[in-house]
Amino acid sequence: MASFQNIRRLADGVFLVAFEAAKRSPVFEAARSGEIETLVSKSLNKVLVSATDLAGLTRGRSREFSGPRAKESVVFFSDGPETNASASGSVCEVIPSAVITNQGESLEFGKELQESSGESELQSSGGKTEEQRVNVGESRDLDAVKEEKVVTLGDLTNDGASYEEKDVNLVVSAEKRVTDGGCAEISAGVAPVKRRRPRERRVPSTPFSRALGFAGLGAGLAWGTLQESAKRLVFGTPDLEDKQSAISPFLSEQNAERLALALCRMRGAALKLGQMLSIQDDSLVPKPILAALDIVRQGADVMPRSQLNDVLDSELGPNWSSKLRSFDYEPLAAASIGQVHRAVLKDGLEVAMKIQYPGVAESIESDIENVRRLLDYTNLIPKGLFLDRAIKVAKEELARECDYLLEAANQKHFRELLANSEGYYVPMVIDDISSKKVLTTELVTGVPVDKVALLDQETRNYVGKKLLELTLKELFAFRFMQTDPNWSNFLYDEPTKMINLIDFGAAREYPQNFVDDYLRMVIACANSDRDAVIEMSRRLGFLTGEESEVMLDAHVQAGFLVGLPFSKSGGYDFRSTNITRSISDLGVTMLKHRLTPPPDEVYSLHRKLSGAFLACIKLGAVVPCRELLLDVYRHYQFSDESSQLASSSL
Ligand SMILES: Nc1ncnc2c1ncn2[C@@H]1O[C@H](COP(=O)(O)OP(=O)(O)OP(=O)(O)O)[C@@H](O)[C@H]1O
Repeated sequence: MASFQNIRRLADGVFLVAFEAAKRSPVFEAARSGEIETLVSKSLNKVLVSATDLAGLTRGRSREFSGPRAKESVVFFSDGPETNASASGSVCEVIPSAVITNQGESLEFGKELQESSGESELQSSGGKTEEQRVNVGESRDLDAVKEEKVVTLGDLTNDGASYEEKDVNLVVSAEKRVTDGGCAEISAGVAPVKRRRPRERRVPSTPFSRALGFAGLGAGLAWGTLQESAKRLVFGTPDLEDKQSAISPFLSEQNAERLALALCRMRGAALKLGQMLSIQDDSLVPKPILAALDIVRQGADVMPRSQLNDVLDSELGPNWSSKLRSFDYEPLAAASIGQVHRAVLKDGLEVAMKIQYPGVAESIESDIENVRRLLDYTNLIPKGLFLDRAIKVAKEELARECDYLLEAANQKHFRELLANSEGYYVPMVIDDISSKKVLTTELVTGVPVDKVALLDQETRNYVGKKLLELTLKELFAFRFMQTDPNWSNFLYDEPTKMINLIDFGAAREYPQNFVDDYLRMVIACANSDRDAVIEMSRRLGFLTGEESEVMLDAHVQAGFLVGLPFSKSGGYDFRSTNITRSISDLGVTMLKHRLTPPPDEVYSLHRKLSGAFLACIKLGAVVPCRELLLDVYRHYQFSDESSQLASSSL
């Protein structure tokens, strides 16, 4: 019965999304004013392709290839008169694409990933010459490689799922270490990870095509739920470890993958939300969704060359290539709101050019509303999250992230702030090849945090310590914080022991009085001081003062749990407890009894703080948290006299 209710709810959701899309669409406006022919000829094809594609009802193949995929990707520009690579094609030389690393994964575009033991590399995403890149598979500087094998969804689920098995392009990857003698061995007990080969697809760039994408996704999810419900009727509910998945046929593995692939195609705000969720642990997000979001975290689909050139031409002018020696059309990474390409400046400096997908900045509002509608109708979000406030904050943050000029300013500011801090490096911004939708920065090397987890304990402890130290510094020393804890925003460069920092789109300042009280609260949590936690929580706006004892207890316990790593000197072992799981258990009570949403500053701050903790947990690091906090505290200047409040208890 519950299954049928879920299906009905989904069907309602799909209808609503489609209805909204129709209401807002300029194309339908045109139709209303009589331009039916234009409507049909211009839209029908795209509509059908997008909707069925996103619904997972048609084959997930690239639709924009005009012929066989070109293998050439690096375009060299002449030093002579200004050239325009996109329009005139005045290209000096074209070389075949090398194996390109993308956030630690080796991707050879236009070719299926094969059994590739040793070919793929935990090599960083930057800083190599062309010759070096070609040889990237041979280098072993991080003593670890990945083994990848193409599999179909059927292989993975082993249930003969009908969902376009061969076209999903997922590969299973098992972590593999190189032993001292140079022989590789697969780590025992490492669960296979689904990987996805990027597809080249146009970004749906008009509000109509985007809204339609969501409607298509809704239809696909409804279909998936129907299939799962039917399966459960016949074979019974599977005995699943994950409680939520056992209850809801919506949370099937197929639906989760459908969601992930649609987000990769849509890109923009919806994908960003998915990426944010993907770094949570399974105590907060149902397991199948988390597994699918892990695919999302690996990167989006790739926009085709024509769409890319349109953005470059309109943002930098048709002569943009005159400032470059070369430009690599194969992206280094396809992120949520932009695609990153390697290029070389005239003076030989290697740079990363982040190029924003067209239409995503303009569609933040509608994308998030569409996601909200899907969430509402699938009933996935528990009541009490004060979603409206969270959504308002997310919209504002995303709008800021789409302004690359703002990101450039943030990056330069961080570069100054961290200039004298050992162990961190912020790449330079290249102003004259940057604009609101193109950001060019110095290319840096390193492996993301989740890959550092494969390195030795000493390195993991070091990186964990540096990450936490940076987080505390940002909040309590700079009062200016990069609030996106995505693991690939911290690239650890083993030879120099540097953490290269990228992605400053989400950065914000915190007011002095907020930071004063927040520091007092952290210290109260570290010292398990109940009264001070409650007092500071009221001052910060977490509590109204009218809360029930149950709520106060849950709130204080959650605070103590967060304070646990800071409670004792001598290093906290993040392998010892699962803080996030314990907090999420308390969260259930807090959701029920919470009287007020958290203050606006807190959404991004807590995302960053929990990201830092999750990174340390992922690394299994032992970090001297209390010492780091005390060091920050010793140097802290409170703006008012009540600083004694905290200092007395230290
Ligand atoms: N300066 C750089 N040097 C090396 N690699 C870079 C650089 N800038 C970006 N990259 C690569 O591109 C990826 C995406 O870049 P970035 O995080 O800035 O984009 P984004 O749109 O903000 O992404 P996200 O979706 O992660 O928020 C990075 O994870 C990294 O692999």
